[in-house]
Amino acid sequence: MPSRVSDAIKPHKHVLDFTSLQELPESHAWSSLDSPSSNNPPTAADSSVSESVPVIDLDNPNAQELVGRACKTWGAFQVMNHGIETSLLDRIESTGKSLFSLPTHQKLKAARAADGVSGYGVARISSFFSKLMWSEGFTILGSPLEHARQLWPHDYNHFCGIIEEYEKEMQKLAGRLMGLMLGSLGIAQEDVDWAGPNKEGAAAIQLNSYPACPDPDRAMGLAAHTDSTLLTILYQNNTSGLQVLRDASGWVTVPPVPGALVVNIGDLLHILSNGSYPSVLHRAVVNRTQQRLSVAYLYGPPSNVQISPLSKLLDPTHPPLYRPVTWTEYLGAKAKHFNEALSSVQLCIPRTGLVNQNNVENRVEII
Ligand SMILES: O=C(O)CCC(=O)C(=O)O
Ligand SMILES: [Fe+2]
Repeated sequence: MPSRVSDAIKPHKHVLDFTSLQELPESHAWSSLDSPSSNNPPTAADSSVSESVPVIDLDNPNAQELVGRACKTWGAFQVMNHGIETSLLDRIESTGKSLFSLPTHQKLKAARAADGVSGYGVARISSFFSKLMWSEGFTILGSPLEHARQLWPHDYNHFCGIIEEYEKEMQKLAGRLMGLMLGSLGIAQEDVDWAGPNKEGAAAIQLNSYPACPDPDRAMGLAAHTDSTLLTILYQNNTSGLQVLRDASGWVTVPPVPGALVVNIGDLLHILSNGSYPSVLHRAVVNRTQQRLSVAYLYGPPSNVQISPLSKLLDPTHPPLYRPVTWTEYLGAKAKHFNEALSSVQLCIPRTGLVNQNNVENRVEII
């Protein structure tokens, strides 16, 4: 198991030239237990399931209440009238497509360094699985300039300009969504000092490409995970693939809705809300005919801020369930424990309801 975030990144030799493959290589063939088709529970496309991830119009006067309900029940929702221009979404999609359609040797010039986070490579969670995923990604943390120069020596400004604009707009939307989420918990955004209207959180952008796959039932685009963020805003092109886990219905497809953006609750909001807004387990599946592209805006608090359950949500019958962690520290826990990271920062709640503060370093169970 890797011990640092950067260790969770596979060396670039695992990147495939997907276009040259007629068959699924063994390295990418998931066993029947893990593969998307095994035990496949009903999906939203099945007529037996009427429920689907809520689509919320942010201009609706009841938006805050609808967001709160979606956070509690689904951990995910889609938003309309979010203020991001369609032309910007079109531009990020087309620049993402042009990045992934560069020749492999060119993309590898911008490969993630062994100890880095930014750049081109396989899914960053790959090290936790014995099989590889049917996807490639490009992560942007800070300025993309150096990597863009490697990819497009004569035209790197085009890419950088779009990324800069996208980040600026997403930052605004993420702040607005945080306001709605906190408001729905009965908390004013101004009361959380790092989340006020003029404060800026930290963020990364993850471009994902899922090429058409010769054997989609045995391949995995991106394995099930929760995001280590407060919230993630996801743009998906007009190709299905994203699924969220809903206890009663199993994996439910989040269909692309023209103009909508998907919002996922991440582990840090789970902690902040003391478990009221659980982070959502999600994955991406692939298909035989169409490339799918997604752009995730991974939004978190400033990296040195300690995140802990909001004091207004606590009382003797609702003790804090998680210990305080910074985003950096939590990413370290994720790189070590992956999908067990949340329980690694869970506090021990004795039957009295009091929290054992001594038992915070190790993974503890609620007893
Ligand atoms: O491509 C998708 O739909 C999901 C991407 C995702 O979950 C991620 O980048 O964390
Ligand atoms: Fe994700």
